[in-house]
Amino acid sequence: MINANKVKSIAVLTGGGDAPGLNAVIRAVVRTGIGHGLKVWGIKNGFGGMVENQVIEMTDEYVAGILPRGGTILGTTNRDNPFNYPTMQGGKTVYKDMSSQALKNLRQRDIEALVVIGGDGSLKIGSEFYQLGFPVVAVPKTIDNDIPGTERTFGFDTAVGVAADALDRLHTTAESHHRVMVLEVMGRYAGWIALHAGIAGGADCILIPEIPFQIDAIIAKIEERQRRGRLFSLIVIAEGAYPQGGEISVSRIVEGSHEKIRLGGAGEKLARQLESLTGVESRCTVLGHVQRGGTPTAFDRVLSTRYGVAAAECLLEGAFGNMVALQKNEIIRVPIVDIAGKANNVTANNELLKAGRSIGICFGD
Ligand SMILES: Nc1ncnc2c1ncn2[C@@H]1O[C@H](COP(=O)(O)OP(=O)(O)O)[C@@H](O)[C@H]1O
Ligand SMILES: O=P(O)(O)OC[C@H]1O[C@](O)(COP(=O)(O)O)[C@@H](O)[C@@H]1O
Ligand SMILES: [Mg+2]
Repeated sequence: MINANKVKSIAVLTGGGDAPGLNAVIRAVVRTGIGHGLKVWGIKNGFGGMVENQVIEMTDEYVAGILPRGGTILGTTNRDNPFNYPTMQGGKTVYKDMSSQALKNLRQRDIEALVVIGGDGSLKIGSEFYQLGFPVVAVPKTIDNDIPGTERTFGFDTAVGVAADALDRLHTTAESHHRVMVLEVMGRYAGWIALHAGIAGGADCILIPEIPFQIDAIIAKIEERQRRGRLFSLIVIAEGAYPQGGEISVSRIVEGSHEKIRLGGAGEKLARQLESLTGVESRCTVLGHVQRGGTPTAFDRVLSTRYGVAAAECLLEGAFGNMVALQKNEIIRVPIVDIAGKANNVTANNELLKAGRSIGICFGD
């Protein structure tokens, strides 16, 4: 039943790393909300904007033309957490619980419920606000596809498309120069992008964080190809992949971020090692934020729109505390508390992983 609990005013925010499709979700929430007579507000710059009172009213005009645009018109951050928020005291940064201030900023505008569009970190914060009694509904965002309870997060399809396109391009130059080409893709602790892009782009080896690799297995694959006259090889490596008995590659530390480490360097390390051990010239390409930017695929636009509509409907029906999710191509609702703090990783019996093994792809084990 629509608007059973008479919510009249809602807000939407985007949190964590951006992902293609964020604007499509915002547009769907705003249009559905306004269509049902709600006042819809936008919180700028993620949870930081909730503490800093950066709130604007959203209109149909405000969201016009944003469907195919990458990024988020609201801005985002992967640092701020209202429950542990940086404040300046006597020239020093002191972390304080600013959650009451954040809620006060919403209540002073009569905002009664919040749509959080974010990844694992934002969902954790959203679930904490919900547990404090504030109505929250979540939409699963991340190019990494590592949120449990849903078969897809929006943004993933676009990132996979970009990575597969990069592999196609690397294929021709690898073949011409008889080289090993390593493509490093994102995916902190989950290898979904590497797995899907590697299958789509015809990689010879796919290295993911869930399967620590052995360099000898990769060399064996390269040499087996050489014996068949295939003098080049394509390797996709997730940024979080690491050798058996070795460590993940950290590129930088981001102070103020809950998860301070940023990954990077695994691909370059591997390319150098392979070149020195096999004598085959090797190069590494790091895709980085190219995977996160730009226009979403049609699939992501459709999924984002479905998620945005479903999230607004949850608020209208008073079905708070849920994340909208995709299961068997249907949009369902999953309690946020059931998924907050949990991960969704590639498992040994994953169908696509097994398909990859069947067609001879080496997973480094
Ligand atoms: N396990 C956690 N517990 C509490 N807060 C977290 C946790 N992980 C991240 N955060 C906070 O959530 C925010 C968003 O997290 P982040 O991982 O960057 O993005 P995402 O929402 O995409 O997962 C960050 O500002 C961070 O402070
Ligand atoms: O943009 P930053 O701070 O360099 O963070 C990079 C990380 O963000 C991501 O792109 C997306 O992660 P989230 O969806 O959890 O924000 C990861 O794949 C990557 O490891
Ligand atoms: Mg995260």
